[in-house]
Amino acid sequence: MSNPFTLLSSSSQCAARRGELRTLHGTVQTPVFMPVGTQATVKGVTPEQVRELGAEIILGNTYHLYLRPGHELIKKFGGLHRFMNWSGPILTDSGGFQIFSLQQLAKITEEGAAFKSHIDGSSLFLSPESAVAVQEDLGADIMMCLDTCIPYPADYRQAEEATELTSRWAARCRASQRVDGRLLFGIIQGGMYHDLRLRSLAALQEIGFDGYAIGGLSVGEPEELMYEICEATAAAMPAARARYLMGVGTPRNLVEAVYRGIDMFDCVMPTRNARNGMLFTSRGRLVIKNARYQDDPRPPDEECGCYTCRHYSRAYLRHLYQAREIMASVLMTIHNLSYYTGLMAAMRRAIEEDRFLEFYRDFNNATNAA
Ligand SMILES: Cc1ccc(CCc2c3nc[nH]c3cc3c(=O)[nH]c(N)nc23)cc1
Ligand SMILES: [Zn+2]
Repeated sequence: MSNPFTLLSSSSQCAARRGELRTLHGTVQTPVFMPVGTQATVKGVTPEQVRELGAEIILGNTYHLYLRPGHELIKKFGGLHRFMNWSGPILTDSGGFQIFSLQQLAKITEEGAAFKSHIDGSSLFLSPESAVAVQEDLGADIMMCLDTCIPYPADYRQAEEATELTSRWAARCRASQRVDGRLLFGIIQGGMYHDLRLRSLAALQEIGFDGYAIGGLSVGEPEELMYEICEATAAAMPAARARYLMGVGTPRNLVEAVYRGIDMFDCVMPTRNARNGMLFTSRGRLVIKNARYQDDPRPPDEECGCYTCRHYSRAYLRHLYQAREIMASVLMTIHNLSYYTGLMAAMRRAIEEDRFLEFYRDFNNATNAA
């Protein structure tokens, strides 16, 4: 199995690294933020806008697309790339996390996960084999193993049982791959227990994957605990393979995780918060509905070059938001995604120039001062 990840440079000051990940639909520069497109769209923006604001790879979701419109329909239309008119790389999650987080009715057995559709209540089932088959039908460039995401908090025995099941499912995922060229990532579980995290990683490395994800974080645990587990797990992960921290996070989380050696991120925050009128800026967060912006002529972020910041005032965005105009979501999503992709590009440059520690300090000073 050839390694699709190339390590281009490593910081001499910390674990941050610069790399690139080759996929069937193009090469991704890392560290990278991947916008979430759960239902075959990055909510509120077109694929052209997503490309223009600097995103190279987007995420799709097996659980949601399996339920609606169904992976068979998407396959009939030539796969997710054709269906949603996105020609770049797509990573799909396996559905494991969504089954556990979207409903309590899921029943987990050795065979797989039985659950009820949150749309029409019909009974459904995902096994490791069918989760991989659905992702292949969707045409994903990077697929995730079906895993059991351990809730927080969980006792040691519960975490151990779920982690061992995840390892057995991972072997079945790897064995069931049918299509060449697609990448499959293993997902490290283990709850908040370092020994279980290392045991999970060792089991996945024994099977052998194209990249490795840290799962089971950003599930309600304290931020310091997330950093502790991320740091210890990343340090034990193979340096030559891509490292993906699932579901993370705020801008500060991204900087702290890149500092600890993570390459790939996804989070609903930039898109979801935009729709709720919360903007990320180089001076911290900005809640647009606040009356102080009623006649503020400035752009959301005077250091941002995105379409929204080049053409619109905070007063205008506040007006759109208060009037429940669709353009409020569109313009604020463009800005938040531009802020995230801009932050990643700045970190990639800092690592290339071996000055990441200076970047890290400047970022903390700017956002702490806000
Ligand atoms: C479209 C899409 C949405 C969301 C995701 C990531 C969803 C996600 C988590 N989000 C926060 N914490 C998370 C942990 C896990 C996890 O342990 N396993 C899996 N498979 N996914 C996770 C992937 C794709
Ligand atoms: Zn902007």
